[in-house]
Amino acid sequence: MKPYYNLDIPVIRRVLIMTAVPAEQEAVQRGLLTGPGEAAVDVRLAGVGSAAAAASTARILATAADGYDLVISAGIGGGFPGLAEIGTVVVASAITAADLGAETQEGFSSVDELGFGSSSIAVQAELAARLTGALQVAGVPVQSGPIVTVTTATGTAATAEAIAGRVPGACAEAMEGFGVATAAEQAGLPVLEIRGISNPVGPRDRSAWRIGDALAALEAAFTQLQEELK
Ligand SMILES: O=C(O)c1cccc(C(=O)CC[C@H]2O[C@@H](n3cnc4c(=O)[nH]cnc43)[C@H](O)[C@@H]2O)c1
Repeated sequence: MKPYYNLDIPVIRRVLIMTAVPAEQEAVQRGLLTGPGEAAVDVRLAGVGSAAAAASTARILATAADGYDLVISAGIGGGFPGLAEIGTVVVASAITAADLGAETQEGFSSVDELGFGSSSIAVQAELAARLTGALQVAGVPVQSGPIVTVTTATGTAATAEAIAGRVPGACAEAMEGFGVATAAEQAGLPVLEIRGISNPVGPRDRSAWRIGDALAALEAAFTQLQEELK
């Protein structure tokens, strides 16, 4: 197996991709099926939510016989209106827990402000930029920006506005990224998050979710990632 070399990107021989549910896992696998890649890739189930995602990612990393060089949180997600539309791809520029902190009389305080650590984890920036550029060249609509992780999916305009205020430039919202990224960070591994957008972040309207479009976008993103890892 030929390793992937770039001065700014670590050698990537084995990749672990975590999705919340089987439909997302299958979309990622379809994307990877389009051609032989050089990296060995495992697509595993994380469960829904940051806690399940952190625990399952940590367990898989701890018991992997050959280890991994890169961890990816992947699936569908909500897109912030005007920044990430339904059926597009968002590649995270940072992975931020948007509701990890405390409410105060003055408003929300993050764990950073409370002095309990960081609510944001950096991604492997060179690979994220390279993937974003490759998707653009391939004609896949893509945005790069912070993806927020929430415990409760946003269902009102007020919460969407509050999160956008807390995390400037937030493009997308999902429920597992920070958990997967925490496990990767503690294992000393680089991380990415990639989302296909299924719905707008805002007033809840489940009938407006376009899961097929989001899964198709996710599939396209992983076809391209496979090319980038050659
Ligand atoms: O019903 C289906 O066929 C189906 C297929 C694939 C995925 C689902 C999910 O409901 C996945 C839940 C998963 O999606 C993320 N997500 C999507 N939109 C949002 C959002 O607006 N806010 C937060 N999370 C969102 C999240 O990561 C969930 O784990 C259903």
